[in-house]
Amino acid sequence: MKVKVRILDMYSGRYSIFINEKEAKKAKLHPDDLVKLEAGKKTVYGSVVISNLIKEGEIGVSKDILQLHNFSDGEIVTVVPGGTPESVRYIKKKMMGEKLRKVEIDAIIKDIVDRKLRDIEISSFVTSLEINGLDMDEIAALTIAMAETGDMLDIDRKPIMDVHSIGGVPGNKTNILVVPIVAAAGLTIPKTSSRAITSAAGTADVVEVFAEVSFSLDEIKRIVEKIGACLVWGGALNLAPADDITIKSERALSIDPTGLMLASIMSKKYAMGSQYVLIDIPTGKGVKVGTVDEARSLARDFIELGKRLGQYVEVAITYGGQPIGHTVGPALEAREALQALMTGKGPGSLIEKATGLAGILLEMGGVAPAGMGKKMAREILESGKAYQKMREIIEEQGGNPDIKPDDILIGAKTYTFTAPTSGYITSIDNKAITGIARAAGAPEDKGAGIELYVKVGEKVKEGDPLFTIYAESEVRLDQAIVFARRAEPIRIEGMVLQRIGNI
Ligand SMILES: O=P(O)(O)OC[C@H]1O[C@H](OP(=O)(O)O)[C@H](O)[C@@H]1O
Ligand SMILES: Nc1ccnc(=O)[nH]1
Repeated sequence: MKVKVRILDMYSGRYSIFINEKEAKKAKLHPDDLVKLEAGKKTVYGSVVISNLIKEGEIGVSKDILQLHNFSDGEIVTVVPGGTPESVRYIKKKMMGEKLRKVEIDAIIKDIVDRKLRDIEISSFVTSLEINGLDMDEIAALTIAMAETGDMLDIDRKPIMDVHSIGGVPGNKTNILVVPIVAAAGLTIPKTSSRAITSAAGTADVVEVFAEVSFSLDEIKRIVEKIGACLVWGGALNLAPADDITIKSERALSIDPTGLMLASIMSKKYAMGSQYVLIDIPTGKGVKVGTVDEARSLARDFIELGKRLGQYVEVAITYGGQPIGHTVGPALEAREALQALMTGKGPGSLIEKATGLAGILLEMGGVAPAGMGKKMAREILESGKAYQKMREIIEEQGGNPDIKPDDILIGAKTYTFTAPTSGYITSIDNKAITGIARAAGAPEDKGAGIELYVKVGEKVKEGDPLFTIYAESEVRLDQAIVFARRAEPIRIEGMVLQRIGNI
């Protein structure tokens, strides 16, 4: 079918092709069918939306499609049914629990990147990985396929260090301190981050509060070769492009299948050319990894995968039993991270974790003697050298290097929960904290989130403030309050936990 293109001034978050009802009937096309647009040598895939707002002889393309190819209004293109990609059969193999061959994994990832697979098929693939998992051969094939379907960066400044958390713990702004500490020591660390997957703020969401995070590979190469570091969003680059597409499904389902997580992280590290990689595995109740034994098993997988990719990997198993620092949510976390960099001081959990991870990287990079890395990292932080490096990163990434924590806007709608009884804080529920912050609007609403006034082990009196919810609208604040009342994220107990009698 040859038709004229009409550019529609709209984004739908999907690759939609709008077709007139009569045209669709003639072409035997139905809603959500896959279609292929052919314009010269360029082929683009999209999903059918039937609409009589579009005339016969035309098709409407949303601005999402223009991200794939810059069609011009009035251009003549050919539309043909896209059929069902062979990779759908391979997804069903994994749904049945079968092992996938490399060629099948390559086909799935290529069809994801070429947008030949629709949201429903991608979500089915992600769900099948959650249920049936992947072995190391499949994970290695997936990692390389994800990296090689995108661009690869070649940075001259060697050695190239990298750090990445598997995430899952609220308030994990740690690497926003680690990166400038390591770079201030003269090492090269081109950090890529994803946006939130299961948390209320991914590192890319937090950094975006005070700097740009979307850059081309050439821009990143320029920044990193100039100042030795960056803090950017992996999804903006054509780095492992399948990663950000599958993350959208993970975020919707709030899951992060282990095999896909390994490939998601290491494909970005591989594409960046990172030679020495430190992986942070937060461990504890309410995060992705519950026990140290599980963490050690996952650590072995990361190290094995690194060997297959030619990368040296070390793993830090870190405490993840409660939020890191006192803030959860992009703007609140940005404030806390900036304050810690400016003063060298901050919540013990944040400073301890950041200097611990940075210290390991300084030792891996050969600039600190064995066992002295953490001390060196703390000196770099407390001396202000890390803050100076962060100013360089912010400036090179288009932000205001003079930004102060109070310049960062946070939600104006607030509500504070207080202690219903006196006692000791015996637990803070990570998942509940994340749920409250997301109900308040994070990470999409940058100013939404939570500020904690207590941590596990501290003593409170009845009426003491426990946490404040921040939101950018009354509606979101009310939703978060209802969620918090139901979830009761903070447990307060006395020394007498229970009284048992007459049983
Ligand atoms: O906590 P959730 O959202 O599941 O995981 C996603 C977060 O974990 C990683 O953190 P970092 O970039 O290494 O600091 C990702 O980049 C992302 O920010
Ligand atoms: N699945 C993932 C978890 C954390 N970071 C990533 O980039 N991907």
